[in-house]
Amino acid sequence: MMPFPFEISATEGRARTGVLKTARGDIRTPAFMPVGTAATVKAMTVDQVKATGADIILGNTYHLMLRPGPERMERLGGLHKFMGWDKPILTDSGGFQVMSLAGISKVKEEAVTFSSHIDGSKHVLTPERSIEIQADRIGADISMQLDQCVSWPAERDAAQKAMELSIRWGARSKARFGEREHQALFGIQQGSTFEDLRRQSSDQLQEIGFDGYAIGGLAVGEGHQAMCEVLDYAPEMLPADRPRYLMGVGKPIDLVEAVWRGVDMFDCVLPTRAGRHGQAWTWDGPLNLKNARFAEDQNPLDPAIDGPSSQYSKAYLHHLIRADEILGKVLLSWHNIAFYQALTAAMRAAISEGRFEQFRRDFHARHTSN
Ligand SMILES: CN(C)CCSCc1cc(N)cc2c(=O)[nH]c(N)nc12
Repeated sequence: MMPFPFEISATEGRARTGVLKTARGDIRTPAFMPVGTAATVKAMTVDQVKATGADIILGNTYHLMLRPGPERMERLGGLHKFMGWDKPILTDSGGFQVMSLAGISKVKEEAVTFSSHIDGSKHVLTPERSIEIQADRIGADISMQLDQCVSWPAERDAAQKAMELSIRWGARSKARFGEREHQALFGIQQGSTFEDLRRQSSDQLQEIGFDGYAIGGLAVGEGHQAMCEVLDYAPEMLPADRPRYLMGVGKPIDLVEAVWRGVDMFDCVLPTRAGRHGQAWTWDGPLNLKNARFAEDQNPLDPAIDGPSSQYSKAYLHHLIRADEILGKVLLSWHNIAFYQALTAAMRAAISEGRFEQFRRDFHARHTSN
């Protein structure tokens, strides 16, 4: 029995728009999920995140298991109560962050062992422990299977071994998760840039059976073109009636091209991370507000974007970023998340009205990387 109905309301070519109905609220797709790694979307309050229109945010098992710790999180009532976010939360399973953040780590059939990047303490993560942390201690609405993502470029043999291990871990994740009425578990497709490996991964994930399916192993340095070449086939290897989540993606142009190819959900640290460093995303492309050309530019950042953060003058934002003021990080993070929500809302409307192809052409024409 599927806990979360996914209702597709319109399609245009391979693009879809719909609603994923969860116990804590509806997720309008295509959806962008702001990243709340350590129980906070960095530099933003939950009210600001909600004001942008975000229906769901992301958490990270790796960070939360190190601090405040899974059992403490449960004693504090779970992540929703802890951070005051009452809408859906998706958590990543931790393996990806172990490989990208932890100290010494070892991947074995049974488990991933690693030392904390915070204090060097030793930790063990099995598929079962990851699911226990996500679904039972944190209380995620959507949990991710534990997987192994190879870096790019990958040798075929390494990609095949990681994909096959991810399938076995997916089965163990599913066995530990069981059948739940108000929580969902997503599988993760691997296989790097090898079409036959991605096909094997997709077929075996569907035999196990998940509530949604992620496309993993991309946004690992392959670049936009190579990512699109994989997306020319990978999304449609996954069930059409379940959500497809492209992990760790991406720039605005990546979202447009991935939606065009059938992806429904996204997460990326870019809007908040770039915002903290002075980069603002607008319909005309990214602006580096540190640039001296903005020192006396009294125009608002992007009047087309709802919300207070987008109405401040570029001159003021330039000053705040140059002065390394906290408010600069707050306002640009807020604006960028608002822009990503405006972008996904515009794509949902375009697909509903059968004009997404034109939207895509206009976006490419206008959104130049200046
Ligand atoms: C904050 N976010 C970047 C964290 C969630 S997305 C992390 C993430 C990013 C990318 N690019 C690939 C993978 C992948 O293949 N598997 C998993 N489990 N996570 C991944």
